[in-house]
Amino acid sequence: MSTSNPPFSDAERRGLYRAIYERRDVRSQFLPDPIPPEVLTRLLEAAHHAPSVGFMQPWDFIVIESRDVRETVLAMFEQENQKAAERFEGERKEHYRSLKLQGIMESPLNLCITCDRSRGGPHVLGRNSIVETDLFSTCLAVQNLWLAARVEGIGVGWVSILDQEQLSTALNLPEHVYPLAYLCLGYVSEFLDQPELEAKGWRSRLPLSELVHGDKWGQPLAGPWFDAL
Ligand SMILES: Cc1cc2c(cc1C)N(C[C@H](O)[C@H](O)[C@H](O)COP(=O)(O)O)c1[nH]c(=O)[nH]c(=O)c1N2
Repeated sequence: MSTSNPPFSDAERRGLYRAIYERRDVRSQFLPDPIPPEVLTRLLEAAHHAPSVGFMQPWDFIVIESRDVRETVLAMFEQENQKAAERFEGERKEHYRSLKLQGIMESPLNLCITCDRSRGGPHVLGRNSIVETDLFSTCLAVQNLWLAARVEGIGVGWVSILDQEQLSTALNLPEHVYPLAYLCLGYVSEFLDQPELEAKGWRSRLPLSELVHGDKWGQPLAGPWFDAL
């Protein structure tokens, strides 16, 4: 271990796990207070320090304040959300319709994190066999930002009920740039104790013990590993 990087203290370690467990997807609790530029810079730096295939760093960050752009995106959401509701029937459909699934106008800032699929040229180290690794890398940037936002007291909501092509057009993206994550950001009145979808009875967290397999899919995990779960 490098002497310039001492081990994490217990408090620091607890802080990281706390951020992981208490991070929430936020859409209903946004406050209008603006995010100071230095705070946004910290969030973007956190995102920019995510791992990326071949150190490709395929992300760009589109900081959206304009009400016009946000209204356009909201209209796109409404259209797609209508279609999504049609996938369900009866009570489930009514339940779906009752869920709030975006905070585009209430949040003071929207952020689109994109993936430039051509960055680094045609041969990116590590991306030869699995071409989607640029997208995976960009997801990690999103998660870094999400966790950093949590410790800053800022909520983040991911809105994916959007048509990718319409979104690309609205944001003037070049052909080779993919709009990976459309996010709503802002300080919040509260962070819920559990996912909003769980609190509203849509779906619960699965038990970890059902998701861990030994050696091959479907094989139970043996011995102390299993007991510890
Ligand atoms: C790729 C992706 C896409 C979306 C989401 C997440 C991710 C990872 N989530 C948030 C999602 O519902 C939420 O993460 C889970 O319900 C778990 O809640 P917590 O994030 O733990 O609060 C989300 N939420 C929402 O209200 N509208 C949406 O369109 C989406 N889309």
